Amino acid sequence: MADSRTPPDVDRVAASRRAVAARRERAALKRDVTMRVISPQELLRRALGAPDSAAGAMRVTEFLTAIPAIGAGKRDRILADLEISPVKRLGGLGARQRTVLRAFLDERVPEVEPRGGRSRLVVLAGPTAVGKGTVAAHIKAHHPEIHLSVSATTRAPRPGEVDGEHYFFVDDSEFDRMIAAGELLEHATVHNAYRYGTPRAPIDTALAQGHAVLLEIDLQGARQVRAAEPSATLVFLLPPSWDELVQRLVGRGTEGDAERARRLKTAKTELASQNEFDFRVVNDDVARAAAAVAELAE
Ligand SMILES: Nc1ncnc2c1ncn2[C@@H]1O[C@H](COP(=O)(O)OP(=O)(O)OP(=O)(O)O)[C@@H](O)[C@H]1O
Ligand SMILES: Nc1nc2c(ncn2[C@@H]2O[C@H](COP(=O)(O)O)[C@@H](O)[C@H]2O)c(=O)[nH]1
Repeated sequence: MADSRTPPDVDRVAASRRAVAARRERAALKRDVTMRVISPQELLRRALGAPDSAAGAMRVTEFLTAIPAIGAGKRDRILADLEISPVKRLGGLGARQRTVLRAFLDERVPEVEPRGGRSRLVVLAGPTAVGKGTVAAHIKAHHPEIHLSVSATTRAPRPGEVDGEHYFFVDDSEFDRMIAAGELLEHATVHNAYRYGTPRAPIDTALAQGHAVLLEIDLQGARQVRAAEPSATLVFLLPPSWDELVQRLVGRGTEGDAERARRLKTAKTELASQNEFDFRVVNDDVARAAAAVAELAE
C-alpha cells in the first residue's frame, strides 16, 4: 500500500524517533554513572570529545543527579556555586565551565577504577523500624533467587524466631571466636546493646553460584561492607516521614520507652548519613519497596 504521508510527515516521524532514541541513550548513560559502570569524569570526557553525542546532549542537571549522593537540592547549590546555568548541556559548556566542573568532580567525587557493573552484594540499611526486616522478609518470600544473609547475634531469640533461620543465636564467647577466626564480613554492637555480624562463608558461596545476596544490617555494618567490598550496592530505606517512623516503632510494641528514645536518637544520625548510600528507597508500601530493592540486586 502506498504511503499517504507527505514528506514533511515522514521527516517529523523520523525526527521524533531520533529524539526517543537519543533520550534512551542519555538515560542509559545516566544509569551507568549511577551504577558506577563509568565515572562522571569519563562521561564528561565523552561529552566534551563529542558534543553532538548523547553524552554531549545531556543537561548538566541530569548529569549531576546521576551521581550517587547528589539530589536536586545539592545539584542546584553546586550549579549556583560553579556559576553554570541549569539549562546548559555538557557538550555546550564553555572553557571556564569545563574547568570548574572538572575541578569539582576531582575534589568531591574522586575518580576510582570503574567497577564495570555492580556487585550482586546488596546491603539494605536504614533507621530503626523503617521496615528493613519486613521488606527483607518480603524479598525472601517473593524472590527465592536472592540469598538473604542470616546474621549471628548475641541477643536472645524473640518468640517465634528460629535459630539458623532468623539469626544464629550465639553467646559472647562464640561471637568472639567467629571474629578471631575471620568468619565475619562485618560486625557491630547495635543500639548499644547486642552484637550482630554477617557470616562470610554463605555469602561467598551464594555469590560464587551466581546468586544475588541481600544483607539487612545497620549503618556501621554497611560502612564496613563498603570498605571491604567497594563494589557492593548500598541501599538506604527511608520512611515516608519522621512521624510515620515513630508510629511504626511505637506500633511494633517491642521496645519500652527508654529503648524507643535511644533508637530514635540513633535514627536521626542514621538519616543524616543517607547520602553515603548508592540508592534511597522510600518504604511507603512494602511490596513496592521490596520490588525496588530486588531490582537493584538483579
Ligand atoms: N510500608 C509499611 N507500611 C506500614 N507499616 C510498615 C511498613 N513496613 C514495615 N511496617 C511496620 O513497621 C514496623 C517496623 O518494621 P520492621 O520491624 O521490619 O523494621 P526494621 O527496620 O527491621 O526495625 P529494626 O531495625 O528496629 O529491627 C513493623 O510493625 C512493620 O509491620
Ligand atoms: N551490623 C549488623 N547489623 C545487623 C546485623 N543483623 C541485624 N542487624 C541490625 O540490628 C538491628 C536490630 O535488629 P533486631 O533483629 O534485633 O531488631 C537492625 O537494625 C538490623 O538491621 C548484622 O549482621 N550486622
